[in-house]
Amino acid sequence: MDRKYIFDFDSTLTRVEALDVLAEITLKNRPDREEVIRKIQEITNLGIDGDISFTESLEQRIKMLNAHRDDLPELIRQLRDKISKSITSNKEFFEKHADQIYVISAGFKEFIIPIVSEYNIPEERVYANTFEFDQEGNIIGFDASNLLAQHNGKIECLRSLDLEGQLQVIGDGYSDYVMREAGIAHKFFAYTENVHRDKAARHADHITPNLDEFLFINDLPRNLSYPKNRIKILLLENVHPAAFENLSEDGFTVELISHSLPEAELIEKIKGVHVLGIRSKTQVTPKVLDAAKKLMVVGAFCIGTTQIDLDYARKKGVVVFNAPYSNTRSVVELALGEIIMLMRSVFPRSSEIHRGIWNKTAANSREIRGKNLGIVGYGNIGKQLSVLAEAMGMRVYYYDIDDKLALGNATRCGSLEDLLNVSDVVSLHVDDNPHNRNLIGERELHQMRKGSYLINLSRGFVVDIPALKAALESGWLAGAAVDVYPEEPRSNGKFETGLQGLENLILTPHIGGSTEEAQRDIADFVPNKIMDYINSGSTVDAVNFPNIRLPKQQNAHRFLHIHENTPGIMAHINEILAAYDMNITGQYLSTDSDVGYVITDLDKEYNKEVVKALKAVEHTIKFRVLY
Ligand SMILES: NC(=O)C1=CN([C@@H]2O[C@H](COP(=O)(O)OP(=O)(O)OC[C@H]3O[C@@H](n4cnc5c(N)ncnc54)[C@H](O)[C@@H]3O)[C@@H](O)[C@H]2O)C=CC1
Ligand SMILES: O=C(O)C(=O)COP(=O)(O)O
Repeated sequence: MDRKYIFDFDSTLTRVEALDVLAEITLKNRPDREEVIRKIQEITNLGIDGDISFTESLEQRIKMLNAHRDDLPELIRQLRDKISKSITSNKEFFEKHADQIYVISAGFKEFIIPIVSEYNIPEERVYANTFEFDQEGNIIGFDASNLLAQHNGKIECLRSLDLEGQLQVIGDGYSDYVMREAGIAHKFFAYTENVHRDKAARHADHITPNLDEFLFINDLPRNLSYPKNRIKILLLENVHPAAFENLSEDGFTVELISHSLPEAELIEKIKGVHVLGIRSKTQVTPKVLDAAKKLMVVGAFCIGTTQIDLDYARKKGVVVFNAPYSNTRSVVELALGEIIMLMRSVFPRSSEIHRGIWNKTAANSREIRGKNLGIVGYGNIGKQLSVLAEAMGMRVYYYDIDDKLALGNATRCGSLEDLLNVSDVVSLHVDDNPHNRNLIGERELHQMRKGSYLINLSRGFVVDIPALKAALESGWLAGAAVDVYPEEPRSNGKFETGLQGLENLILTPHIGGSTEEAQRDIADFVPNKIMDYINSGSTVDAVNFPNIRLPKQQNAHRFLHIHENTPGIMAHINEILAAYDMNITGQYLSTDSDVGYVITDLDKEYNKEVVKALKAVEHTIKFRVLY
């Protein structure tokens, strides 16, 4: 179809309004600069939204600008650095469709022409105003006879061009939309990459958050296979706002929900979602994964991942990432603090004084120095606790089902019972494997020393709660700290546990990893993994998927093929690539027992039918093309 593309300039091709930039330059040394610039911006917006006559807006602004011909080179230099991001990255479109592209702008040719000529748009297809100068070169006005200096001048300008074919207008303002309203243009795309103007967006045939989306809708040459704004990310459970910022900044469409969703609601919500972000509460079950037809990645913004059916996700081609170290230190610091609080009976003394009782006593108050700390689970958290506790003078014992190197002077115990027998404080840091259910029950509690303490910052199901309650009530344990519970609520509010009201028992609402530092770190770590996977296919550090670190593809298309790992499938894929005479520049493969992940980089020119053929390969789970 013969089409013509009519672009606005300010805030569409560039990120800014050029006259605002000019004001910054010319008013540099004026004390009332901020005030004048604010006024100019106000007038600009009134003009763009059609709230005052455009000629009036132009006149007022030029007067306030106080500009000179010699300011223009600096303006052009600055505008060059302020081309819209997705315009810069899609130069190819401007090269291949040069003959169909026009600029109609109420800005000025003096700065538009030099900028757009670099995008193959010649002077004769730029329709804009021109400045008037006095003899000294001061800008004193504009050519008022130009159609574009008049209210709704774009309508008359486009009409007078008498262009053939379908006319598509791309702009951020209502003054661009009017060409469509007047029936001269056929489509109006509200361009919101730099500014979202409600009045324009409300009337648009399409809202296009960047040029990628516009090119995608029109099936035009583009730099990105799939516009990122079409990738929907759902972040649950109050993940740190920086995660939202990181992902939105990269162009994705992100929705935040502060709590976790129950299965039925998640099944509904996940249907159009490509990336799901959760913390420890949200259960990603097979039913959820079956409903998640578009899901590519789950990001666990925490350490634990058993809330996700990892095997099922893998079989569905859904890659899972977590943040294995971001909150380690936070948990360790809380454990250490609690050891001290428990051994000094700080909480009973504190609640007494809150009730008006002064009870200065050394009874049941001991230093941690020289006491035996038993760590169950000598992983990242357990080891870090080992180092810090030892630095504070504790004697560290540990028990792990795997062979683990003892750090510092820590002593390895051959069995859980040995560890429980020897410890003054036992701190649990096993992983969230379901086999650890009731790891500490009545028997184990009685294997602990009388008068010792228990800390559980791992998972609620690891400790038998009624047995713990009994051990505290009978005085067998002198105290405990519990951060995690077999059943935890989905959002903040009411909560009950059988442990409430017991003496020398610290209860916290699963906040071991909830520090600003940890959450901030997670908000960088997990989004980076997600973006790496979506943007390049890399699965480094995925917890349920063959790990591949991929080089950046340069000037190539990348085929990402996830398949069931059955004999002969790679041969089949390569037969197809050979049959279509593909020029392969790189191929990477990683497999595990049931899933294979093969990435093929290709020269850009190829027969697009090959994509259909690859998708049709038996045992294919997911396939996508990336460029
Ligand atoms: N309270 C909170 O907010 C947080 C809780 N966590 C919990 O802490 C757990 C531990 O975290 P990391 O140290 O990073 O995990 P990790 O995987 O590095 O270490 C866990 C260790 O426990 C060992 N282990 C597992 N089962 C065992 C058993 N039955 N007996 C003895 N050792 C056993 C494993 O071999 C491993 O060495 C997480 O899985 C998570 O459940 C993690 C972060 C925050
Ligand atoms: O990291 C973990 O596994 C935790 O238990 C912390 O979970 P959260 O992010 O607080 O829901």
